[in-house]
Formats: sequence, structure tokens, C-alpha cells
Amino acid sequence: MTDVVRLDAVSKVYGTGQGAVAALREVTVGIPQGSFTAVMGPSGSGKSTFLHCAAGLDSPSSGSVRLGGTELTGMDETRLTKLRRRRIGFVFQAFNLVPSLTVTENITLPLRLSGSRVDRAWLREIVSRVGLDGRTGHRPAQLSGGQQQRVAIARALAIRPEVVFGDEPTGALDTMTARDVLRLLREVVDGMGQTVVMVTHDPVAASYADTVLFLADGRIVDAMTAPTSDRVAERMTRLGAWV
Ligand SMILES: Nc1ncnc2c1ncn2[C@@H]1O[C@H](COP(=O)(O)OP(=O)(O)OP(=O)(O)O)[C@@H](O)[C@H]1O
Repeated sequence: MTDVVRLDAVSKVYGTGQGAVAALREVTVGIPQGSFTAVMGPSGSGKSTFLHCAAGLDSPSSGSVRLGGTELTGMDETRLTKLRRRRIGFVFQAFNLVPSLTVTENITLPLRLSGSRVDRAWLREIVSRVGLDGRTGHRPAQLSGGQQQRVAIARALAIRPEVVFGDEPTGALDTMTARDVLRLLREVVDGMGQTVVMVTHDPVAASYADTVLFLADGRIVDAMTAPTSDRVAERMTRLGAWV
């Protein structure tokens, strides 16, 4: 399978001298096209740093990050911003919707920002896939948390991204709503061939992925395929995450 995202020997050091913190150490990993990957690890293990480097939100101190055939390392901020807008979808814990805009306007905002045409048929399809038919004229405050996260997922999909990155996408949702959103992400991978990479603290959320990458002290120390929440929780306990 082709890798959509590829990290080679990526290291990230924050600060200098005595106060320097190595947040990532020589991380090498490929994210295959059409896969669902969860990233787990104890607090401070480097999950956010991994996501930020892989998504071109932050640059590594050394190593290489590639999206498709494009090398991100060394790109200036203007080009990176353009690349993110056109090729990467983001879903955050806090939804990050614009309160004054309707559902449709929120979903199409990245397209408008990148100067792309809004394909009405595609918009209808994603609205329907995320289960927001009949809500397109609502504003975020008129929606439940789960519905707001569905809008954020639709917004991420609108640009037909090569990869969707999620930073604790179910972190602000109750258990039942979180399951619905995870099922939707699973369906986005299975039904649309989308690639999804998600950072999570929740073994149940991780169990929806095809592969769970475990980070500890800035390194990928394990990868689990066909994860179950029990196996993930057990692995996290052995990493000392919950002692
Ligand atoms: N901007 C920064 N400046 C200095 N150190 C940082 C910065 N961002 C992260 N770090 C450090 O890098 C390490 C990895 O942090 P990171 O946020 O990637 O971990 P994490 O696994 O996402 O943690 P959590 O689960 O608590 O969110 C930590 O030791 C953290 O203190």
C-alpha cells in the first residue's frame, strides 16, 4: 500500500541547552492510504508533537516529513499554509466552528479560503454521509456537541484531503456520542477510502482504528493491528500511563 504520510528519522527538540526537551526522537513511520491510525502514549510522550509535525503545523528539528510525494521539511510557512488548506483535513477536540456561520458555510469555509470551487454534489454527499441533512441552515449553537463534531468532520472532508488528522476528536463528547463519531470516522475510511490519523487517550476510541501506534518518551515503541480496547488498555498500563 502507498504511504500518504511518511516520517523518516523525525526528531523535535524544544528549547536549547539545559532546558532542551526532546519531544520526538528519530521517529520513522508510514501511514498507508485508506487506513485509520490511532496514536496513543502517556502524557508528555510526544503525541501532539507527532501530529503537528506530520500535519505540517510544526517543523521537525531534523528528519523528513512527506505528504504524498511532497517534502514538507524546509517549506516556508506561506507554502505550508497553502498545502494544509488544500490537502489536509483537521478535526479538533473543541470543534473550532465559526459561531456566526451556518453549517453549510462552516463546511465550505476551507474551500473558500483556498479559492476552490464549491462542488454542490460533493457537498450534498458529505452532508448526507455525516448525517446532517436538514441541519445545513443551523448555526453551531443550535447543534449538539456530536452534531458540531460532524460538521467539523464534513468540513475536513470538503477539500477531499489526502489525510484527516484528529486531535482528540471525541475528547469533549459523552460516551454514546463519542461512539457515533468514531463509527462515522470508521465509515469515512471504509466507505470513502479516506486516510485518518487520530491522537487519543481513550482505548475504546483507539479500538476503532486499524493500527495503534504507541509513543513513549518521543519514540514509537509499539504498533498494534486489529486493536481491542482491552489490549490497548493493557499496553498503555505496561507503558506506565495509568500507574
Ligand atoms: N512548545 C513547547 N515548548 C517546550 N516543550 C514542549 C513544547 N511542546 C511540548 N513540549 C514538551 O515536549 C514533550 C512532548 O509533548 P507533547 O505535547 O507532544 O506530548 P503529548 O503526548 O501530546 O502529551 P499530552 O498527552 O499530555 O497532551 C513534553 O515533555 C512537553 O512538555
